[in-house]
Amino acid sequence: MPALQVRGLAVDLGGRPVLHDVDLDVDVGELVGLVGPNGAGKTTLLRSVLALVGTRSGTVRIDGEISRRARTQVGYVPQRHEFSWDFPISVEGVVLTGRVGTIGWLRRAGVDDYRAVREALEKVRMTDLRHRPVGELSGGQRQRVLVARALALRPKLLLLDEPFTGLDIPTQELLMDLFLELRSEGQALLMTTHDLTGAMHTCSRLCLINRTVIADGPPEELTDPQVWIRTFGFREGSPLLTHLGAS
Ligand SMILES: Nc1ncnc2c1ncn2[C@@H]1O[C@H](COP(=O)(O)OP(=O)(O)OP(=O)(O)O)[C@@H](O)[C@H]1O
Repeated sequence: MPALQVRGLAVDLGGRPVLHDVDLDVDVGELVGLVGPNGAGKTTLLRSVLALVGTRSGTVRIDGEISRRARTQVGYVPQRHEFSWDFPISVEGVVLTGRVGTIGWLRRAGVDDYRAVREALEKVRMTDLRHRPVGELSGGQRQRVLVARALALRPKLLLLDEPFTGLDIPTQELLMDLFLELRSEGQALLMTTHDLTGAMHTCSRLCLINRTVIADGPPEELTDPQVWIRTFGFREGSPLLTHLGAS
């Protein structure tokens, strides 16, 4: 069983179809890049995996289990601006909130919860800053806190929504090294990104999406310009196609 299996997924929002006939697998140890233009339905697909939106048809399974019963198996890293950074809470406190799904609201955090938090902070190399209020962190540090919060759940699948947006190149590289390290340890990762060049270089597979999956394969095999044109609406002969190795 793959870590994530999506079959025949269709989602309507506000009475309009947003996704249809989506099939997608993410295996253990894979970093899959979900790429497509604005409004393609990438975030909606992530929200479907988290069972946060209703589906018209199709199935989403996490490690073989229907997604709404497997919420605690999925770590979600939202876009940075979706988090309230002015809340007076430390790095460690934010990461501990990642355990709420397993602790429950009424029980106190236990030894295993604090161990999971410590391990997650070590993984993203934020142990030294664990007592720092999150409002005092840089953009790159904030992104690492959100990754640690998701990892504290020890998830089967990690979902990342545009993790590189607004970060400088060295910080992007640091995060990408972290994702590659997680992948080599057997973590399954699904990441949306608008950084096509970065995705081509680092993802094991790319899923090109525009309301449905247009193409899915290792980056080096996505050489047909038509799939890029159909996904992004690039014009024929666009230098971007040459840049992507698909001219
Ligand atoms: N709550 C909603 N109600 C109605 N339509 C919605 C809702 N949320 C999103 N949509 C529509 O669904 C479509 C897909 O949106 P989505 O945010 O999934 O795209 P995206 O690929 O993540 O885009 P971006 O790259 O801009 O983040 C868009 O046309 C959007 O307007």
